[in-house]
Amino acid sequence: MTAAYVALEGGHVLEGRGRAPGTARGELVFTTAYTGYEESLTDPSYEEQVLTFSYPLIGNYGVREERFEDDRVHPRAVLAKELTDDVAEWLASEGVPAVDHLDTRDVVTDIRDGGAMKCGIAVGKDVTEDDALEQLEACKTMSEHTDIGSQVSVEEAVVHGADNDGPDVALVDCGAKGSIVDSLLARDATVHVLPYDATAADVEDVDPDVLFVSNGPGDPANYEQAIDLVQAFVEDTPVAGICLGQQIVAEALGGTTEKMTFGHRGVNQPVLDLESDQVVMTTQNHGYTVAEPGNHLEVTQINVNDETPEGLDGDEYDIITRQYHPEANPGPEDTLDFFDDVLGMVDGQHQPAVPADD
Ligand SMILES: NC(=O)CC[C@H](N)C(=O)O
Repeated sequence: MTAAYVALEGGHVLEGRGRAPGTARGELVFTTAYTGYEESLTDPSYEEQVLTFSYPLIGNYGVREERFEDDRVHPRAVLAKELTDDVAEWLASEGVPAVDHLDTRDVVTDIRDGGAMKCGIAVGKDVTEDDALEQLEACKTMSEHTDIGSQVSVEEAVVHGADNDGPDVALVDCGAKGSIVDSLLARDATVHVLPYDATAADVEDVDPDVLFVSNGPGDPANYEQAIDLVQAFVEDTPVAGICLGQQIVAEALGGTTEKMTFGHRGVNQPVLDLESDQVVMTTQNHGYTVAEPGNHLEVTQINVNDETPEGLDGDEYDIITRQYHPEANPGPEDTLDFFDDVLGMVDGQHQPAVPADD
């Protein structure tokens, strides 16, 4: 059997079964998603993280490229109770170490108690505990990955749906999931995907109807260029954001973000819309949250479990952002109308948010 060690912050080392060889390090997080492992494993927001699946069997319906969110696996390593051969072979072919036969109930409890933490992984015939501890030693925090956008963004602008008749959307690619682009194309938009460090001049070249900031990995405070872009365009151009995008928009308008203890990762996070008083089920993957929304933004949706902001709307400018993933891959489709609302801003359909009653 291939040896496999997982060294947790604090020095405790777990032993499991090696399913894909290699060494790796990253921030240890968990997802409670019981389906959608292909989408999670190809979600760029997991860059520099080690993903633990709390659901005990991962891979039971195979691996199909049509469900990928990007062209590669993003977590640095994968932990599970049981991985099928299909998934283990896929991870091995991508050079991503994988460990199973772990008691993931313990791993998840450790993360819940201690928060998302650094970890080191070593998997292979001749590896030792020390190899995993060495990886742990070299592990950085997410905030220390100051240019993480460069690892997941397009290098050059790319246009999708050039012949579409709908609005022109400038999508600032901080690690965009493919289904965000697909959701906009399905509504006849032309999507101009721009690098995470695009300048105001790059956006002016597109002359977009909507400036849309994508999801992405790491600390929102490290995306200074995207924050500058929102500040430069928000007065004249409708602005939208998903996940990291919501955090960036809040920072741009004088708000603040903070690290959560272990974040929200799963496919059944309940969100309450404060205006309609309705709850929707959402897919989520984030470790930071908006603490203060900033000027001209109202919190219009909150997480039912912990009341963190899930949706922000502009009270003066046309702005709609969501902390969860309305594109719903994987996950319930309760919130796909977000994309209609975003494109509706172009026709002046956005209703300025009114402050919620306290
Ligand atoms: N999915 C995302 O966009 C994640 C946003 C950010 N990296 C966070 O962890 O909160």
